[in-house]
Amino acid sequence: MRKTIVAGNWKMNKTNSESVEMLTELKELVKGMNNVGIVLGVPFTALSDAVKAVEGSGIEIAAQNMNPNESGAFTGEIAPSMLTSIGVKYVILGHSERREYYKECDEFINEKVKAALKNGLTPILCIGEKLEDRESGKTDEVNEKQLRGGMAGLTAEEAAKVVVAYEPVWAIGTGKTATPEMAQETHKAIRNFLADMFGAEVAEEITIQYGGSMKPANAAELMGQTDIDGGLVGGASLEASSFSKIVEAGVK
Ligand SMILES: O=C(CO)COP(=O)(O)O
Repeated sequence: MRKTIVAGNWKMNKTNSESVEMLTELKELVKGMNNVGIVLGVPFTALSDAVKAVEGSGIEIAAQNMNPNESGAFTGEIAPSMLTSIGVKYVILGHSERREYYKECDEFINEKVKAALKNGLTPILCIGEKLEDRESGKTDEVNEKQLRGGMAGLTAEEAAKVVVAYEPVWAIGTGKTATPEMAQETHKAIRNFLADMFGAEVAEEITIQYGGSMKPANAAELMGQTDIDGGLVGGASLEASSFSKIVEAGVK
């Protein structure tokens, strides 16, 4: 059975000490909440202490980006081994903010997905349509393109290790959530594309998270949908109390 994973994406928020403080609080609040993966995507500067702060709790730490190269002249970048060497287990890749502000394309994201897998990191591959795509009936087309682009060249075995996060761009940070029915419909379409790419059995195993204004008030209904296997939470992951309520909503 596929795993429900609730991940937080702090984006460009929290200093190192603020990160440790929140995680120390969270650790207590989610004690005993088994059956659900808990992941926090923290800024690079807080990764090392974040890993130490959650030790023994079952919470895993994610980076929010990564360079696909092993090392070299890439000023300002972070290599996969730099993450694994300090105990980071996940990496968020292809977030719509990186696609939009840093012009990341599917090919580059695909290189990162491959590099993550090669290094034993679980990639959380973000895909999602913009408002104009949805309004012009292109939702499935856009998601299929980003999915096929991001996962190009993977074997079925590798694909099974990827977590997909469906984040409709119009729902990010806007307070506008896709209705559970709308999200389910798109998640189902994404799973069908995965089945076409890697076979139905593998598609059934892949965790597909929903992201975009997920809050304690709507999390249970969203994650209660057949093809929604957790969440990628922005704003509501910054406070331990709200994030732990979302994790609780994901406990099966
Ligand atoms: O972008 C997101 C997570 O990656 C979602 O952000 P919000 O939950 O703040 O809408």
